[in-house]
Amino acid sequence: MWVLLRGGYPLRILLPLRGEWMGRRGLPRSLAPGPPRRRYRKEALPALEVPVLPVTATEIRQYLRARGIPFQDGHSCLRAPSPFVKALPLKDQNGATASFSLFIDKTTGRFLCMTSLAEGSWEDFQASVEGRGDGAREGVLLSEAPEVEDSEEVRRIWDRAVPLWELPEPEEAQLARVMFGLTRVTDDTLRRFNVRYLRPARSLVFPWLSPGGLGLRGLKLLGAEGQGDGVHYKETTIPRPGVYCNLFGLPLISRRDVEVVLTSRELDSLALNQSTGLPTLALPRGTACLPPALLPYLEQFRRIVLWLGDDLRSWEAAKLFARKLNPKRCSLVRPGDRQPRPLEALNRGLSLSRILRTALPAWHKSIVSFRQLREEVLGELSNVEQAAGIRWNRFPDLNRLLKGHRKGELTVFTGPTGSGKTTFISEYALDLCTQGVNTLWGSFEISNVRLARVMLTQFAVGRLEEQLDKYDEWADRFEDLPLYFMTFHGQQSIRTVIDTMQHAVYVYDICHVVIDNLQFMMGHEPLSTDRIAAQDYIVGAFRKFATDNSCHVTLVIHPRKEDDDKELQTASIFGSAKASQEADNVLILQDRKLVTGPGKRYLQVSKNRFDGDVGVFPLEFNKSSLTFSIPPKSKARLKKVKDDNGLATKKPSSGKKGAVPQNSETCLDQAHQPCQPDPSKPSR
Ligand SMILES: Nc1ncnc2c1ncn2[C@@H]1O[C@H](COP(=O)(O)OP(=O)(O)OP(=O)(O)O)[C@@H](O)[C@H]1O
Repeated sequence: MWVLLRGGYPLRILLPLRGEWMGRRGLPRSLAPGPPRRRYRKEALPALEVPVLPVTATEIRQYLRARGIPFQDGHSCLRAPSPFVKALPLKDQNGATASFSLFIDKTTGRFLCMTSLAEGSWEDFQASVEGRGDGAREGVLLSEAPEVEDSEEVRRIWDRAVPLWELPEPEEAQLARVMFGLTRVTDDTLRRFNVRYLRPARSLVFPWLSPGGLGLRGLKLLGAEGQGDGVHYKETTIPRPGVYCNLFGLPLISRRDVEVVLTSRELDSLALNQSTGLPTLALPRGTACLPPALLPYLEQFRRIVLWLGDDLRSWEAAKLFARKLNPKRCSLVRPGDRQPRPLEALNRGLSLSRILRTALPAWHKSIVSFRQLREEVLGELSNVEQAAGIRWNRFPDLNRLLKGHRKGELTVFTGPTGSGKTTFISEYALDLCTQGVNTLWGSFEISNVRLARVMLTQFAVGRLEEQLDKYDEWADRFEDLPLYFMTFHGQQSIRTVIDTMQHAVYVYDICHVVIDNLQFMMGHEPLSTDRIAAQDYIVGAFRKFATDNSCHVTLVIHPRKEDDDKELQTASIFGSAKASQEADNVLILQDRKLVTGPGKRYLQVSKNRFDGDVGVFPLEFNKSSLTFSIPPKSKARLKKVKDDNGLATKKPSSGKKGAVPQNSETCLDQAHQPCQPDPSKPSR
């Protein structure tokens, strides 16, 4: 579901339609892939493993030189002749750019051959060059076709979809245009971009075409539904979001194009291209991420304008993506009242070319004047709510105190041993992750399997042990969360951990890293001033990482040993005062009851750099769902949380539209019934 929430649409996404005709992925049953199928995936959880010594651009260059492979230095990649194209000799020294079809990512060493579409790691490339590649491995590298089951489904949907102007009823076509805001987009534009309409699902269909525009690799369906005064949009991709890597509009790009405008939605690209004539591309997952696998396709452009949307989140994303693309060639369109997203600009009769001319260079030196900052400050002042960050769905009291979760901050979290720190922080991070915050977990104490089990229980708001038949449904949806785990366990060096975090920010656009806990980076030194200095160094490294990468870091730190009957304070955090000084927020899980309020624990916000509000609120632990947000007997509250998370379900037995969730009231009762997943949700 995460991709839907982060699709860059200004409105909240609807729960899936619940009509009888909806199947998995929200597609009509006649088009859905039939009975639920399981796909074998090597890693059930996206785990992050980076080589102990990540390759550097210098090493890649040295290797290529040593092997006599010619190369060109690009914006984010090196370009070389491809060893995967048999017809072209490796040592084609005449430098013809067309033959340099291999792109090697300068940051990760991953490669992509544009001709054969072979791709792989730096080690794979070296093995191929040195003739060490075994046939089977090479077969894997060269397999470009999507899995058969998907390609059949893609073809079936595509064949059923029709161009808008071929709809038999003009009223239906007009209604679709109004729903998608396409009244000013011409048939010619829709034809050029190959956009179709799927009548049974009332969705636009955007194709993912292979380079060259011949094969069909996937689809994105965009459904729209009126609600109140607005329209709610819902995206579904095939294949699933994690592997949907379409740069929509690519077949229309010519080799000679040197400038492009990147948008976060296909509809924006249509509007832009129609009114400016400029080449435009839409990112596959909106403002959520820019997968490095797409960078080779953007290498040819000397100038890239990012016009991602009309809110602060889009602006933040544009700045992050520009770093990856090389800021020196990027300009950014700042969101503003007179600078809405492209489709809206077109519909409001604004000049899109004029807005593009206002784009600001992404690159500036380390010293800036207020002149360069004034627009940013204005942006924050006029969007106070967005500047306060993402609000928790499950913890309204945290919103009251902290206002939200902001990028680039460091949160230090402490509490007595065994008080439930990991359990709480897991739910706190999960809440944000379900709202599209790309999250990386470093759990050094408990294994990823145990952690994921806790999170899955919290996600399902109930125990799954007794209803294992529901496991796959929940696990499928959990798997689509933008959630990654470091594979470390036990003591690790801070350098390795920071390198892994850096890699994850680049590859997965991580915006929140949780480290549980700092003590695992301190080695086994005895308690001494050295140990305190080591902790200060580590806290400083996380602080710097958060700031440099615009990434929130939540760091769990054990408290120093104190009297059991004393409450913890900021000064109780182990080490010197550095941790609390460097932190933007300090949260303490107090292992005692508040005089007023339920529960046996409370959470204290004892530092809040954003606006200074500090305070406490009670936490009531629910043993069956392992949550702190849902008091054991508060049915009304539970229902609200589940609804907010889009977890409301229909009674399997009732078969009626909009049936009341079966377990919203029973999943936390004494019988510990697990919750029912929503069968009509897109679940991969
Ligand atoms: N408020 C609570 N009441 C009772 N049990 C709890 C509570 N919070 C967590 N637990 C349970 O206590 C156990 C330990 O919780 P958890 O690992 O979250 O604590 P911790 O503070 O992170 O521990 P450590 O200090 O070892 O890192 C878990 O089994 C968890 O389900």
